[in-house]
Amino acid sequence: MNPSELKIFALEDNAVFSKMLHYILSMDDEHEVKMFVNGRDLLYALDENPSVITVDYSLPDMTGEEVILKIKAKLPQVPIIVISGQNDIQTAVSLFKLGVYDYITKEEDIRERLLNALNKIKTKQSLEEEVQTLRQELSNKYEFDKSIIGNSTPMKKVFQMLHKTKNNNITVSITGETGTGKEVIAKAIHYNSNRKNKPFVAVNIAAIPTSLLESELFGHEKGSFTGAIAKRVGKFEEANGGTIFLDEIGEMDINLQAKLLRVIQEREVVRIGGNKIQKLDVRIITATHRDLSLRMNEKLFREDLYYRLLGLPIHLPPLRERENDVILIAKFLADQFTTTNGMKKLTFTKEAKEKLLNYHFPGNIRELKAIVELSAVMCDNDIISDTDIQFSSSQNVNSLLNKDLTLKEYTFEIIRSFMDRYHDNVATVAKKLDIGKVTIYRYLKEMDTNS
Ligand SMILES: Nc1ncnc2c1ncn2[C@@H]1O[C@H](COP(=O)(O)OP(=O)(O)OP(=O)(O)O)[C@@H](O)[C@H]1O
Repeated sequence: MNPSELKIFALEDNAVFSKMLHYILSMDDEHEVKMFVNGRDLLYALDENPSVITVDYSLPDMTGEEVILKIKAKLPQVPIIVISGQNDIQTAVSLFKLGVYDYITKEEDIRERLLNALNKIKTKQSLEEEVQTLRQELSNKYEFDKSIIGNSTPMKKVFQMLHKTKNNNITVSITGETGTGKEVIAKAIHYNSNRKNKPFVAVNIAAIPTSLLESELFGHEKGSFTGAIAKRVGKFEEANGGTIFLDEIGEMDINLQAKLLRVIQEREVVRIGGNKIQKLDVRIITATHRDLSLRMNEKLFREDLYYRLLGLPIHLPPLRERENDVILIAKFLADQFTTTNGMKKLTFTKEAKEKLLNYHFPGNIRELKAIVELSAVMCDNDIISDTDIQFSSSQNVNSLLNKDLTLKEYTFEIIRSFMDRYHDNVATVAKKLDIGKVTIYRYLKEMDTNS
């Protein structure tokens, strides 16, 4: 149903008023209106799924309250507007407590008030539909094999683990270097679970100052501390029914870790300065680029919390260990970039692919993304060649240092790189590195025999 269309059921036993009500409700062509004169007939017709129901409070066969409770039991989401003969505050309050959407009295401005209420309902419904559509789109986008590109042996293991998270609420702990896709994995787990229509709330622990983190996570009541000028709902409450993603959990202050442990154990939260206990039904996913067992040995991470959060551990391999996935992901990222920017599809030359395969990617997929996007802009004729692919020098240094080499092997790498840069001119390389030419020759000979 289009959000501007409404299927309205109106319950009104007074013949004159019923006519008038029908007239008002039908003023908009997009309203389909059905009138009822008693509660029983209306309740029978609920299977037809009305989108709004108006109820006259005094009825011949049952009380307005009885009708409302029965409607609520069957169609809890459908808004009910009560139309009453008298303006009685007490009744209005008790009706709102039952979950009635609006209370309108049979007075002069009834037409305006009724149309106003219907417009508000339409806006709410269209927003709800939009949220549903967006959630559906997200959930399609995060299907495991659509959002996580990869065919390599280590990624196949990751996919196997991901499928194990589908039909349960197990806590998941993701580890992996920066930029390996930990957040993408967390979202994919959420949108492939039965919580997918509920919120996914991500909190980056490292990005929030320690002094604010407690209230960010657990919320606070107004006036609970200096600066708490209004109440705040915490991220755990926000995520209720859904998933909370605690990114960079290894950075959490040890004192706050104790509080987090309590919330996880009790599955309930109390806002700072408050006393109302809020029950929680939240799936927890954590991520870190650190080795938490080392943090534990250094007494920077609580052991009990570590085991609480471990759940199903998923390790994301660095990009350099994902074999040919580098090319698959590069193509995927290039397609994503060209589609978003309305450009033609791009292809990579063989040399460009080789250049990517030989690089170390210290920044992993995030770095690959930046490299691909730059090359997409730099290339001509919709073809990305090796000269369009540029690694920044600081990344090269990091990439060199990230390798596990001996000092001698590092020296070989440096000589090789300088020989390339200065076109095999030994005299220049010796001068640049401030060592003798003989030493360079000796290294070159050694490199030759070692290769
Ligand atoms: N397998 C994948 N296929 C395609 N794109 C991916 C994949 N994994 C990650 N990405 C993309 O790489 C970028 C980095 O991913 P993400 O932010 O999830 O990494 P991260 O490990 O959480 O990083 P950090 O540790 O710095 O928070 C994002 O743009 C994401 O969309």
